[in-house]
Amino acid sequence: MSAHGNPIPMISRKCGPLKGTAAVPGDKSISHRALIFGALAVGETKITGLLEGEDVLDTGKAMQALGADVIRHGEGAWSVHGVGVGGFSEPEQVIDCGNSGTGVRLIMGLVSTYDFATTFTGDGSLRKRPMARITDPLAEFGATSYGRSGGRLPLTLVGTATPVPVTYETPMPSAQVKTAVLFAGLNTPGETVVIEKEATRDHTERMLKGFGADIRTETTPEGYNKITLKGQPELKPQVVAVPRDPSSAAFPVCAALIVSGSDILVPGVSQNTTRNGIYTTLVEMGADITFENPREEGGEPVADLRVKYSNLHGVEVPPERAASMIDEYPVLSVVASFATGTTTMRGVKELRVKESDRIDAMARGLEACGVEIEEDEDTFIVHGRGANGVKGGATCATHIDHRIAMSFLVCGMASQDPVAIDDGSPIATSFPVFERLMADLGAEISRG
Ligand SMILES: O=C(O)C1=C[C@@H](OP(=O)(O)O)[C@@H](O)[C@H](O)C1
Ligand SMILES: C=C(OP(=O)(O)O)C(=O)O
Repeated sequence: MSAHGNPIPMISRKCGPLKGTAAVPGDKSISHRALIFGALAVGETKITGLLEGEDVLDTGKAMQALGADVIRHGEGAWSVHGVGVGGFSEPEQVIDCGNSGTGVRLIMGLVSTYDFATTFTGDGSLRKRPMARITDPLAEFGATSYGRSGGRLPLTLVGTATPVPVTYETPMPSAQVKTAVLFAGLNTPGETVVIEKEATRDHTERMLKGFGADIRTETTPEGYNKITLKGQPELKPQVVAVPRDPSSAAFPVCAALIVSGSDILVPGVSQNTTRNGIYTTLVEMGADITFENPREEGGEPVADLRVKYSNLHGVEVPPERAASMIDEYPVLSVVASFATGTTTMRGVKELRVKESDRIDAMARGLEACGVEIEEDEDTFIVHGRGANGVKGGATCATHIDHRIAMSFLVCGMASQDPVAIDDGSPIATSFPVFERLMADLGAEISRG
């Protein structure tokens, strides 16, 4: 497999109690969308708290390549001069989305209803990921795609000059698929409709409304979400304050729960019900988390989390919760290893098509650390070894996957022997300050 960059081997050792405040960076999903909606609005959108991870920076470059002006003013402070819906021009270069499934899939939706061709590529992880889930619905609008076998990158998408509106039921719970269809609908006359059986993160709908689009969500008699978007809106530039990322927050939270004596504060964690499944699950496992100072930040409900080391027990995670915590299963499987009893995660097959096959990556690494695992295509079961029962002492393969890398580093903070990873470089895609933030809390992570 071709690498993401120069590999950075890392090692994490058992540490003393974690203490202090973990102010994690901006939300990745909202950051991608802030740049994209800024590019689609007429005039200047101002953004604060933008996540400056590689994934988001690649989306910024893509918006620039499509004709928007994307400018950095200082840490997290950016502005985008947008070209308006319908105003993109054909990029002169291949769009390289690096490691980012969100970036490539959302941008494919965007360009599919323009009279030009766009070629996409990505790193060794992204080039393995399925794109037919995006190009299939885009074909219904009239776009054509030429990818490698299985619809994989590099892929050229030839947009249509005469898009027709589509009603599309997403075959899997995926905010990326939902959003790609809605983005195709933005430059299409008439109403585009997406039906999703299970709710997925709703940032696209919330932010589109905030930028002035005519979009509404109804519940069908079967209990599904039906999202209707009126095409060709004039989007108005906004001031966007990106809230902190609940998926990044899960790493210090989970670390504090398993490192004896820890007591940390994690400010501004989203309580959006399409994102907070991990916190519900941790509380069910017996986690000592208090949700202080509930309020709204950047249009999202948030709270400050006080998290203390806890005696945890295994739980059954209901499959209908999966979409609201899809990126958090790797670190949950680490926490489950330090709990007593069994944690069963069902309905999780989407984990197999993320940056890596996350069930396989976590299962093999945890087994090497002395944890018993069971799995099938859609199920991941961890037999917990209790607070001090995880041996560690392994070098785990991260497969160009930031969440796998950070999860095993969290594991090493509480296991008997250190846990090493072969490559921590992908951490910079979503959480570039992870090492410093965890060190400030008291973690002992070193390179080499
Ligand atoms: O829309 C988004 O911003 C995202 C959607 C999720 O992917 P899927 O839609 O493929 O589940 C998630 O895993 C990803 O990190 C971000
Ligand atoms: C799945 C993830 O991201 P993406 O699909 O954007 O690569 C993630 O961040 O865990």
